[in-house]
Amino acid sequence: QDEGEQSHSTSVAGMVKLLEVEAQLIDALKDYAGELEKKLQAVRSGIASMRQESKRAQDSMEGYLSNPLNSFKLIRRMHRDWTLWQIFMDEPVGLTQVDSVQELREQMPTSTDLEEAVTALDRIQTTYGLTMADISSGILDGRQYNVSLSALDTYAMGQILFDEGNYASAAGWLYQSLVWLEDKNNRLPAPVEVSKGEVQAVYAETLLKLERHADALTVVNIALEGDKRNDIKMLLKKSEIETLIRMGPNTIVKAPTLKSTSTRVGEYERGCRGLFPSLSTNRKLHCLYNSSNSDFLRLAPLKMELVGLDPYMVLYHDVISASEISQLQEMATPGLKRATVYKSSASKSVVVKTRTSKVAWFTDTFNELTERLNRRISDMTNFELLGSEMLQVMNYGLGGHYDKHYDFFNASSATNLTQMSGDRIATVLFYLTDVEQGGATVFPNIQRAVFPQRGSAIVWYNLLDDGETNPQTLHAACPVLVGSKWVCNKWIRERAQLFKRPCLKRGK
Ligand SMILES: O=C(O)CCC(=O)C(=O)O
Ligand SMILES: [Fe+2]
Repeated sequence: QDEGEQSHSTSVAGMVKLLEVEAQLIDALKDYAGELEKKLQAVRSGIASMRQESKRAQDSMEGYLSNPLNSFKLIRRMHRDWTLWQIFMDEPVGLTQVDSVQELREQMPTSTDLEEAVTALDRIQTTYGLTMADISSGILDGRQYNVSLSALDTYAMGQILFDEGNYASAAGWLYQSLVWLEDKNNRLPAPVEVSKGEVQAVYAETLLKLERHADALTVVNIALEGDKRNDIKMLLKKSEIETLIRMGPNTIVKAPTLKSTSTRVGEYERGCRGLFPSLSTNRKLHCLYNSSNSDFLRLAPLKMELVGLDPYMVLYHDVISASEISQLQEMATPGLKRATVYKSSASKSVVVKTRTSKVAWFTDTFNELTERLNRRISDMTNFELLGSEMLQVMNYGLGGHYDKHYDFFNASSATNLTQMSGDRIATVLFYLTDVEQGGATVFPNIQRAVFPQRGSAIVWYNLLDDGETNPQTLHAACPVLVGSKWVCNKWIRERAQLFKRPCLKRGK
């Protein structure tokens, strides 16, 4: 129903279903092969016995036909048997299996899913500054994995990025496709095969969009020596490019829109790549046991690390247990839905490209675990949770990220929602998993990056002491490079803190 609920690539846990569907598809194809084999068997054994008889006849045709029994059999065979053979040949094979595949279609990814997956891989490539060649051969940020992309994979990247107008990236993937197709060991099964000429045509078109006319001409010339020898479209393309080149660069009216493949490395990318100064080297900050926030903590102090003072930010270690984590994941998995972002102009939350993950929400009283976690959050933060938002359990998917944002609402668009409970005074973010590569929470304005560590939690204040929003809290979830990132967060609202932080004064 809702577009966001399917959205296969936006949660690793959600994609597990796809593997099950794929196994069913392979079973259907295997049954299809069985049906084909049965028919082929019947045909081959038919041929064998017919050949035997026809050989005998051909040795001495007249002698054969002078026997009435042979003549009778020939007439009968040709009239009856061959009618039946023709019907048999005409009968379609494996229609049941074709139907099974059709039935599975509704559980299969759509073109939107593929576009999202392409966008995600492109995001990984640009954020971490990886080369297409490395990614294609399974090297992700310096680590070799036992997987590589085929020419079909890289061609799909190129085609879809081309359609989206991202020519610089498209060119890189299309070039890689041609490298792959050059390799004779990379044979593709006939129905999905892609010809070199087809890729060359798209590649030449991409180079033209990038105004690399001479390169485009080279590609067209190579294509004309290969499978596109007599292709009229390719011949026309050649003369078109030659004209472009002859007219020279000054006749190109529009300024080159060359976007370099290596996008500018901003603070956000630096943070994602782990290039911010590490927390431990900052001498002013320190680790301590927090045993003062509440009576509970006096008995069971938590390991707390001060990360920053503006905004005030602390990192708790080992603050949620392995069994609590697996219970949260079990609770969340069946109900994961595409995460949304509150859009003030629409006064509602909507699915956006800038936040790709799936989430499940739990009320404070959902069960004993949510009650326990909420008590712990109160102990950690010394905040009252009345009127705060529900616990969110989130799982990120392929290249899953949450672009730079603030957790507080835009003060100018105060809605009923914000007015009732106030703004989001603080955020508590539990990391439920380690993430093999990528997936940091980055605060680009203060050069802080927190890499997920299973069992830890980060807490920061979104608002200043006087209740004003703090622009230094700008943050983002970097794309997950490798791993299944699970987090649990709590957005704490301000209103109930009246007696916890009585010094708040709203200057508005
Ligand atoms: O997952 C993360 O690292 C950050 C999530 C976040 O910023 C949010 O949910 O508001
Ligand atoms: Fe956030």
